Amino acid sequence: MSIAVIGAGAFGTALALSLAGKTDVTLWGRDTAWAERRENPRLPGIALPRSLQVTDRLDKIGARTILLALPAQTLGGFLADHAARFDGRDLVSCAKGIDLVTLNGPSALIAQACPRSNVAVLTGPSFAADIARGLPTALTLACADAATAEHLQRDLSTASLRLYRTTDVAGAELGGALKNVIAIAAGAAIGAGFGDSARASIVTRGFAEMTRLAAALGARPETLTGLSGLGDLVLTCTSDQSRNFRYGLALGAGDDFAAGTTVEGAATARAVAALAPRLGVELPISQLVAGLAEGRIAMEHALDILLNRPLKEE
Ligand SMILES: NC(=O)C1=CN([C@@H]2O[C@H](COP(=O)(O)OP(=O)(O)OC[C@H]3O[C@@H](n4cnc5c(N)ncnc54)[C@H](O)[C@@H]3O)[C@@H](O)[C@H]2O)C=CC1
Ligand SMILES: O=C(CO)COP(=O)(O)O
Repeated sequence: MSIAVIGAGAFGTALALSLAGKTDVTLWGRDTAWAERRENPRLPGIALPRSLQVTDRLDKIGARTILLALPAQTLGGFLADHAARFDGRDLVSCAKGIDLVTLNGPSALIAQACPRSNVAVLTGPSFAADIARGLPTALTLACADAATAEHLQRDLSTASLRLYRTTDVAGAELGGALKNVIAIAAGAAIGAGFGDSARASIVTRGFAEMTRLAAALGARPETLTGLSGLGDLVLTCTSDQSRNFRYGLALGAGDDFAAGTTVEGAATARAVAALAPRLGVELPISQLVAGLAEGRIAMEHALDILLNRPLKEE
């Protein structure tokens, strides 16, 4: 068995490192100048073993199983250029977002570009640094084809990475994408000084939004209560390790935020805001995050917008 990981950011590198203890792994990045030092600046302080092959040449990628760990908004462009190379192999999406151009999730983009491939999703509560350090982590592996789900679950589990499987690709993928939007709102509440009680309300009402939207897009509600939905929502809304949460903190506090940081929830909020009226679902927190991210709504009006909504049953 051999595995390739496309995308040498924090997550791709952490997954490649974890799997390299078990099998032959090649990590592809567009910029691998760091490879000789065996330390990726996106994952500082983590030494990469010599057994992990790092390349910037896609023609070196021969593995049957490919993990795609690029940011969601870059995946469409990457596939437009390179999909033919991968069609027919097992392709595992590791991105957590909704594409702003098509309003599709990464797995649908991949399936359209690579129609002969089995497409799976790897998602769930996991910071790249935790995986890279070998800390215990549980994830969800979703694939509509049950046999492929089983073999990918086996192939991608390691001593510290425990995978659960499901055939609900939409549910698993949407949980991972939508929790980033809610994490921005949770961060903004903390950054603005609204307190932990406000954060708990946002997490809970945000989870209701996630479940509503996912159901409207064909997901099974129980998938949202699993690792990929509730599990990742809890992690991301409560940890300073989360870039989405930290971006929210900065929005709430009126601080600058480091440009170039991958914050999937900002674009995904805008995608969700575009989907909501089409699907006839109300998503006030996500729509507020879209407005904040676009600069259409000022933070000082955010609370009024949420609190002045009509009173209703829970
Ligand atoms: N970092 C984490 O803890 C986790 C990240 N994820 C997901 O993994 C995905 C990737 O995130 P990270 O690795 O954290 O991001 P990152 O910001 O660490 O790295 C992104 C990488 O993608 C590369 N890249 C960007 N556009 C590209 C293109 N057009 N072609 C080739 N390479 C390109 C960049 O050079 C960089 O190496 C996101 O969807 C994120 O939500 C999922 C779980 C955990
Ligand atoms: O997806 C993640 C944890 O499961 C990583 O979250 P951030 O992208 O917010 O850092």
